[in-house]
Amino acid sequence: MIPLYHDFSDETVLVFGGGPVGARKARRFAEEARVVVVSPAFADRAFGDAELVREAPDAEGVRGWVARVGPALVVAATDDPDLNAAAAAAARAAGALVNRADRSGSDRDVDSVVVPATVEDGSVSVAISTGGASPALAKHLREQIEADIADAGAMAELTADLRSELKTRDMTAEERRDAVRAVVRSPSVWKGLRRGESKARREAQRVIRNTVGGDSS
Ligand SMILES: C[C@@]1(CC(=O)O)C2=NC(=C\c3[nH]c(c(CCC(=O)O)c3CC(=O)O)Cc3[nH]c(c(CC(=O)O)c3CCC(=O)O)/C=C3\N/C(=C\2)[C@@H](CCC(=O)O)[C@]3(C)CC(=O)O)/[C@H]1CCC(=O)O
Ligand SMILES: NC(=O)c1ccc[n+]([C@@H]2O[C@H](COP(=O)([O-])OP(=O)(O)OC[C@H]3O[C@@H](n4cnc5c(N)ncnc54)[C@H](O)[C@@H]3O)[C@@H](O)[C@H]2O)c1
Repeated sequence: MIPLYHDFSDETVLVFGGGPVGARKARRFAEEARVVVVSPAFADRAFGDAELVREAPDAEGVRGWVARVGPALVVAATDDPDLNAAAAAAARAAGALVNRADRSGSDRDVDSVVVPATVEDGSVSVAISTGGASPALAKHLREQIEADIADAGAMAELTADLRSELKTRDMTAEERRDAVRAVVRSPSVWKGLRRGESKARREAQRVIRNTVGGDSS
């Protein structure tokens, strides 16, 4: 499996099954996509701002929903494996991605996608999968990594600005790469980020001067 990041803005995600798993997937995807959840019953959980449709479709009904909604991704999260298989088949026939909540490891359909545990800080995101072997481990690692990437979003913004600034200066691509690498590796810049943007920026300029010399202000 190869992880990719998919932009779901302006796309629809269709979820079958309103249990705790369907709710978790709906919340996650509703951060970005339009989400429709079809299920005869809904768990007492948050579904983000997903549209909830109370219905228990059969295989034919599932095909109808896929045709009407035109989803980019279909999530099969019912407790009925045959219905989940029908949802996966309908998605595939319509060229949509498939995520089955009831399959992992060697059971997983070869062309399906897995939803990883994710940690985000600004534009930085880390996705963790165990290849379906242990979702509980993926969640545990996510909780540990949360602390590691604190301030990474601010570091990404700072170095994006520095890259643009450095591009206007008379320096080679290699010098620029070394300067930006020195900034992201500098404990004093990370420490500066915790004390505010201007402090970090000053520290970064100092690191760049030490790396490539000359005035970088
Ligand atoms: C990461 C996360 C994202 C999300 O779903 O949002 C996610 N599962 C999470 C939690 C979690 N899931 C389960 C437990 C109980 C402990 C355990 O069993 O480990 C816990 C932990 C908990 O709840 O504490 C049970 C479980 N999960 C699957 C099955 C079916 C099976 O194994 O066949 C069963 C057994 C059902 C049963 O038989 O009882 C299947 C999948 N779950 C996946 C993702 C995909 C593989 C990810 C990977 O590669 O690691 C995959 C394959 C499909 C998919 O859903 O995409 C989310 C953490 C979110 C977070 O907090 O960060
Ligand atoms: N991916 C994961 O992290 C994870 C975790 C636990 C369980 N699971 C698997 O995912 C499945 C769902 O987990 P859950 O805890 O939400 O189960 P659940 O049994 O609480 O919920 C299943 C939902 O599917 C609905 N449903 C039943 N028939 C339907 C139909 N024809 N169309 C649409 N919806 C229908 C039910 O009304 C219910 O809301 C489990 O059966 C299990 O195999 C996955």
